[in-house]
Amino acid sequence: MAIDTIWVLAEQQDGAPVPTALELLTQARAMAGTVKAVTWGGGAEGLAGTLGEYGAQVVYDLGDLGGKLPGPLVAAALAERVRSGDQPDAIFVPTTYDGRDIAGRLSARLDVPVLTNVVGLVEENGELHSEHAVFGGTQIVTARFTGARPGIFVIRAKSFPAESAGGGPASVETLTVPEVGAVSAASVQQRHVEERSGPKLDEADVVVSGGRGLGAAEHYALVEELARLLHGAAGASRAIVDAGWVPYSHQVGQTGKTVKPTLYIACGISGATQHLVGMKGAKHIIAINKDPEAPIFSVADLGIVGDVHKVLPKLIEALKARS
Ligand SMILES: Cc1cc2nc3c(=O)[nH]c(=O)nc-3n(C[C@H](O)[C@H](O)[C@H](O)COP(=O)(O)OP(=O)(O)OC[C@H]3O[C@@H](n4cnc5c(N)ncnc54)[C@H](O)[C@@H]3O)c2cc1C
Repeated sequence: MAIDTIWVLAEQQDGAPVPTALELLTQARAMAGTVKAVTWGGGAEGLAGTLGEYGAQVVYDLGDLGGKLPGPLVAAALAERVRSGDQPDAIFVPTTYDGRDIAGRLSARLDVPVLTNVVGLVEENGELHSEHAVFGGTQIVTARFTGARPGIFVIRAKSFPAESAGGGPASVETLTVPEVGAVSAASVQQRHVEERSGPKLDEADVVVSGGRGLGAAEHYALVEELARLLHGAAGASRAIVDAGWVPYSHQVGQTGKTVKPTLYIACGISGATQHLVGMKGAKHIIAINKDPEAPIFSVADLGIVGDVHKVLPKLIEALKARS
């Protein structure tokens, strides 16, 4: 393998690596001889099994950060490690809030650029070429680092599948977190976990989304009910998020979440480019819209020209009759 070492930031949530970290480990192990995961927040020994299974040989553990924001501390620890001579060819970072914070700070500390919004990676002659979706996902541009390593790639969720390699647990090595002074003064005081009963929107196998065509906030209940019956998650267009019908966490699209379910059902959504970019990677798309010319039909596998207020209750009734 022409690429020697890749580090993957393996952020954790509720005691498990975030799904994107497993996707990035899967990709890293296909490209490099050595893959190391970097984690923080405590419990690294407990994560080593899963991280090893997906391709990490080593876990760099920064330990419990005492409630401090990870950005400054993780970036400082990794920069110190790189400067000490332990230099990977690339660092893969999931596109999460903390991932982006760490990538920016690490880029500044190491004086190397960072490539963001990566949706694909290929290796050519020992170099990584990253693919980026631009112009609302209508074009893919390719980029590569020409200067000093490591190349920092901030990669979008669902860009690669997460596949277990069946390997044993990774060995855990403790990294020292340096003193960074006032820059690490901010700490997390409280976490708000939004209530939800089904799967997470960006991990769901079925997503049912509603748009302005629903006509009123209370009609979103139809979307939620259909999603529940299909064991899926409920999403939304920005129009109804901006209207205050549903929280921002439901938004699918350029400025919301990117979803890649097996089935996406768009209800009363026109199909603006900024919406399509967040969902057109779905395996199957069903669109319900009363306008036969709506752009959403251009990406739909099955188009239903009809009124959501008539179609959705019928669908719900039929599913209830089957269960
Ligand atoms: C910088 C930027 C970022 C953006 N980011 C996002 C983003 O992340 N996600 C996003 O979604 N949008 C985003 N937008 C907004 C986007 O351009 C559209 O305005 C938005 O997606 C439209 O939402 P909509 O389809 O619900 O509403 P509309 O465009 O108003 O479409 C409503 C649709 O419902 C249909 N309809 C009406 N009544 C019925 C009925 N009874 N039954 C069936 N169909 C019916 C209509 O025919 C129409 O096609 C962004 C815009 C900008 C400028």
